[in-house]
Amino acid sequence: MVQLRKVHGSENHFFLLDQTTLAQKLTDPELVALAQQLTNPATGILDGADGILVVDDSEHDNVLGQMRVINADGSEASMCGNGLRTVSRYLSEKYHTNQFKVQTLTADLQVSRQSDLAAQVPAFSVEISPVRFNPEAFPFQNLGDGALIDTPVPAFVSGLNFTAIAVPNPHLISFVTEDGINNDDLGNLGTKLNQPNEYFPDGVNVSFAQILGKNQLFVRTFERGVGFTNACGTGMSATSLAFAMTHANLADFDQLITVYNPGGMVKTRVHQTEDRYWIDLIGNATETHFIDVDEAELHAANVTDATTDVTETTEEAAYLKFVDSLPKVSSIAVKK
Ligand SMILES: N[C@@H](CCC[C@H](N)C(=O)O)C(=O)O
Repeated sequence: MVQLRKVHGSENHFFLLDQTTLAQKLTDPELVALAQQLTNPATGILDGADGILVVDDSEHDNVLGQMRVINADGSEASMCGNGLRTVSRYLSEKYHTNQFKVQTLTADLQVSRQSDLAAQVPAFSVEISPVRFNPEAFPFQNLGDGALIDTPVPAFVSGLNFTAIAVPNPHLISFVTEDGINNDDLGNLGTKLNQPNEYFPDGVNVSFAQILGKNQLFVRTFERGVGFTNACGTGMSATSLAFAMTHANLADFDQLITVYNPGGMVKTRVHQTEDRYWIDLIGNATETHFIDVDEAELHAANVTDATTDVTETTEEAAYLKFVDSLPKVSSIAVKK
């Protein structure tokens, strides 16, 4: 028997698999098949998830472990902010340390345990970087000659300005009114840019943000490889950077920004030095279920109610109590 965990950051749900606990690690095709089977509510368990987080050892010096992110559709993401918080918690408890680095696809990132957000709501801060604006980093095309920053793109949505930031996974951001958060524009644009299209050949995560006040945002994201999500950590981080870059009177570098999302709330802090930007993403790292399963079922992508033994923790009730204590800033319902 091996143990999977169901985890979430701001209700952005994942299954966490530690390859080091297996007799034989899953191959890449097996990971793709497992992500597609397990995260699909119709074929998997526990209402599915937005992806799987694959933990492994790192061969890099001074790095505690490695995280890979497989989206629900089987595509691999270079980064996942909400997922990295839960992987940080897992590694922190496995190795009994509170501050360390985690290897991701393109960078070794600094993470640290923070004060709990509330009773039984553990929190971690994770570094979101490297930050890129050049079209090759996404890639994107047919959107002018260089970076896309606070620019009208009528072909996307008329009347809105867009900013493209890779952190390093690709994000497209627009600041909108409350109606813009609620209407069909985000779903339509996210769907269009994540099918074969002339702008983002590898797809893009699309976030619409409503400015609530000084250093305060509400962010809703349509994720590449997933669709609407309760929260996207890298999306909220990229949006916070776009906020500080394009609304200097309303957002501060190096200060905490509160980012509400359909699944709860995180804090971000955006930094700029002469040669780089980076963002701290701070939020919950919640473990909702432990799932015992035979290793053979993982290799066969056959993780079902019949092949698993599931134990629920008490952390979701604690998290929902924490969310209940937050100001109600949006009517967008949490996706189950
Ligand atoms: N939800 C994640 C981002 C996951 C990856 C994304 N779908 C992509 O393909 O880039 C987050 O919390 O950052």
